[in-house]
Amino acid sequence: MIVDAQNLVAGYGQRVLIRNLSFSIPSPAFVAIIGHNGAGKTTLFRAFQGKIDYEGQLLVQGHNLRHLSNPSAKGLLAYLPQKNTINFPIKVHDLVVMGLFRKKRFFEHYGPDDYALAARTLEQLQLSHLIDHDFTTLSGGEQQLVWLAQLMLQDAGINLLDEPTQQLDVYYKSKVFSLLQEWVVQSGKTILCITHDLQNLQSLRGYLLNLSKPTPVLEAISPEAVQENQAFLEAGRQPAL
Ligand SMILES: Nc1ncnc2c1ncn2[C@@H]1O[C@H](COP(=O)(O)OP(=O)(O)OP(=O)(O)O)[C@@H](O)[C@H]1O
Repeated sequence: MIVDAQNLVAGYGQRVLIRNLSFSIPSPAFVAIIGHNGAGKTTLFRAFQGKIDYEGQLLVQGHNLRHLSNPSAKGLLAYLPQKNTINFPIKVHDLVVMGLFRKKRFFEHYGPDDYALAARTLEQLQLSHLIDHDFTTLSGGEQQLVWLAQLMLQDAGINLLDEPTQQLDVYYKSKVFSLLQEWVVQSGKTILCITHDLQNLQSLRGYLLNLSKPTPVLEAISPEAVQENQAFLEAGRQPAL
């Protein structure tokens, strides 16, 4: 199993947001995590990162996350947060190349091969024109794409993406989803992607996990499944049990 969540229970104090959630991803896949605002999507990612206490088990590639120190340094997990800010000037390629941190020793410099890899990833995202720009001067959407390039360079097996297309225009939303799909198929990556962009999912292969449903399960993506989930979310929230 690439990811195996068993009887997961998580929340904050008395407030339980994830109730007895179980799901298994047997092979590399794209999984869209959907649900209303406040349904617990980011909370699920916090459990994966060991940032909150939880009951149950989370296994990634056979490792119990509870007993694993620093899974990102081991290349198991990478995380792209919803918001990531930087308030000092840094060139785009200098930020992207840092995605290679786990292949470097402390204080080891990034060399021409590292920068070439960063440049290729930026090219894939059609961002070559920004390579020398100061990151802090980019638009919100451009910054989001640069963080995505950095995450891709981390080359982790399982990637947790929290609304990676939130600030993107319609062209880039569709481009990023196709790129993520390609990444799964060609590089064997598994992607758990929190998103509210349901319409962009229709043509993808993978799964939906709707955390607003009373008993969330992995559902294969199809236009019908996306429409059913869209209608479910549009109908409003279920009262908490
Ligand atoms: N540290 C915390 N302490 C207490 N409550 C919290 C904490 N962090 C989040 N919450 C609450 O838990 C609920 C779920 O938050 P979470 O961020 O998981 O939602 P989400 O499904 O990712 O929502 P969105 O789609 O709006 O990003 C929210 O109501 C939030 O206010």
